[in-house]
Amino acid sequence: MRLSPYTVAIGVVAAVITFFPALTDNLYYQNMVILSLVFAISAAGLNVITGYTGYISLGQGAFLGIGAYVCAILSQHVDVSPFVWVPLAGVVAAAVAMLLGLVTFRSRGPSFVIITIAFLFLVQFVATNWTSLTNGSAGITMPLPDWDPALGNWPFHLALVVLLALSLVMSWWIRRTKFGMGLIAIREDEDKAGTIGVNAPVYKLLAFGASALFVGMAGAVYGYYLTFVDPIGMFTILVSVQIVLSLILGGRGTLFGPVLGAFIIEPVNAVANNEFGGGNVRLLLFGALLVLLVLLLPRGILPTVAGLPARRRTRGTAGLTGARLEIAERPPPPAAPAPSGKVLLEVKGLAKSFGGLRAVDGCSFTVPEGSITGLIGPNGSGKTTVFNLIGGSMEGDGGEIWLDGRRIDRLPPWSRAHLGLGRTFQTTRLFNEMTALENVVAPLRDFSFGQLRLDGVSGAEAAKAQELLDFVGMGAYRDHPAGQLSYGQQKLVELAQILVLDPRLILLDEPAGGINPTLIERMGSLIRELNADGKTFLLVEHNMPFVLGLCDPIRVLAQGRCLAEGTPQEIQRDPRVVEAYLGDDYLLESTNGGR
Ligand SMILES: Nc1ncnc2c1ncn2[C@@H]1O[C@H](COP(=O)(O)OP(=O)(O)OP(=O)(O)O)[C@@H](O)[C@H]1O
Repeated sequence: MRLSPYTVAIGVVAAVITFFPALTDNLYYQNMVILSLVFAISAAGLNVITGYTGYISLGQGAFLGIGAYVCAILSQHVDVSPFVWVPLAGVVAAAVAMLLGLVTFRSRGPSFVIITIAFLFLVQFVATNWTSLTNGSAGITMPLPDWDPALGNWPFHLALVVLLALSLVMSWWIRRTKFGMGLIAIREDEDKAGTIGVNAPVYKLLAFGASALFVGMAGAVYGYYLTFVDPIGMFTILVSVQIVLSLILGGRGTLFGPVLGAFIIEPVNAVANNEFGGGNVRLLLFGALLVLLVLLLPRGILPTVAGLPARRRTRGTAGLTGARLEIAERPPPPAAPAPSGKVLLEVKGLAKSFGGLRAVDGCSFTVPEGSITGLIGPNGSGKTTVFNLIGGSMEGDGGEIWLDGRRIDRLPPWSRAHLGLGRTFQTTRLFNEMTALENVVAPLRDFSFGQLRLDGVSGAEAAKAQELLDFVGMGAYRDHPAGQLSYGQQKLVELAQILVLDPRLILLDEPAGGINPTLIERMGSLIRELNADGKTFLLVEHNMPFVLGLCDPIRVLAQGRCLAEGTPQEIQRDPRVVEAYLGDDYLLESTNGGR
């Protein structure tokens, strides 16, 4: 078996780190490596919530402190080795992290960052003021290690090496499972993730727990190593900043980036501490480093280095835009089965205002099962808002939505997806950093713990995804990152993506918008073929020949209400529709047979 230079390099670095105390007796360097290990574990944990899930936390240091305190408090009362408390410290930290996840359930972006800082200060406040438990600002002194002094730092060092290895295994495991894919989907576009079935609250909660588990354990070992914990030392924001810096420097979302970052930042921090007096100098150093990183190396070291060969290869080429689709000759779709006469979707009195603007104003219409129903209307008449309300990515002010006899307007988007609702967006919203195939396997059925161990892309699901990509003509592009595909190609992949959950009703928002005539034709025949296969469509589109040739019935929206409905022929002749949307020229053209 031949090992790649990358594997050999990692093996050598791992061996050097593991046996570092054997390489030098110098306690200064041993301490530096021990602290680097603590920060590497913390950054690897943060990677789960920040790198994979996209939530930047400045409270990660709190979990180190919580772990250290759990160990310190228990050591005061039970006379056993403090190492015994390490697993429990991890569980407590994970439980607190999940609690934080619950509280921050609805916050994103900067407000999430601020809440995590507030959380850190809150934990520090509790540690300072709950004196009966924590001994307040005086802190807790832990027992000195009782092992043979000849062993020196070995037990601490090895315990941290094991914890780092475990946290990397967890990180790797998460990334390759359906759970990890769900987290990446949340990072890339949380609203979109909801519409393809990803139950974001549950996923985020589990990610929070996972991100703190080994950090709490490392905190316990760290506290024992210091033999002293106090609120100032344990919950300073500098620790959290250093963890974030380590992650950003090494590379968010990569397996080894957090370790690399931690082993660079901690020695820099130690030098600043020793040579320049610590304290404010560290603040200055961290601030400057953060600015430089964001400006010069926003993706971090590992992703930048990994991207270099690819960039060299693609320099000067046009990328994938304009590449030919595999449009195989397909037999004409069989005739659609006769409509069942059943109503699949019913919206009643739907309303949504933005400030003083009534975007949707008492809108009611139905979509018969087995139909390709068109939803047309002038710009700003509320079509996309109606789609957002039906899909659940927006909450309405009133009205009801019924899918196959079940009221769904109070359900979250992922539950609607699980009930058989699929939607595409006016401007396609694929997960750009995933490949086309990963995008198609990203949709998730109801949450189950099995998703924590199922491979992200494998087995029957991967085969089905490939089949769907072939169906839309994108099979050859399965391994291309979605962000590199042309707009039309992305539309086709997005169609394949929603088909994977086998939806009964498909909402298409401008499927023919912004794509070339060949693709428009292709899109039309795919819709017909799927319709013949039993899928019902509700379709928003401005391309009138496309709508009139494909849809029956058609609903017309104007000023947020359903103005008219009927067959394409009835709609074209309806004077209210002509006046509000189609215009006299259109009527003239169509009656002259000019279309
Ligand atoms: N998030 C929002 N905040 C404020 N106003 C909004 C928002 N979304 C939509 N609107 C407004 O609501 C009205 C309806 O918009 P909507 O996008 O639903 O119309 P549409 O019929 O889909 O238009 P188009 O055909 O141009 O896509 C518009 O006046 C729009 O500016």
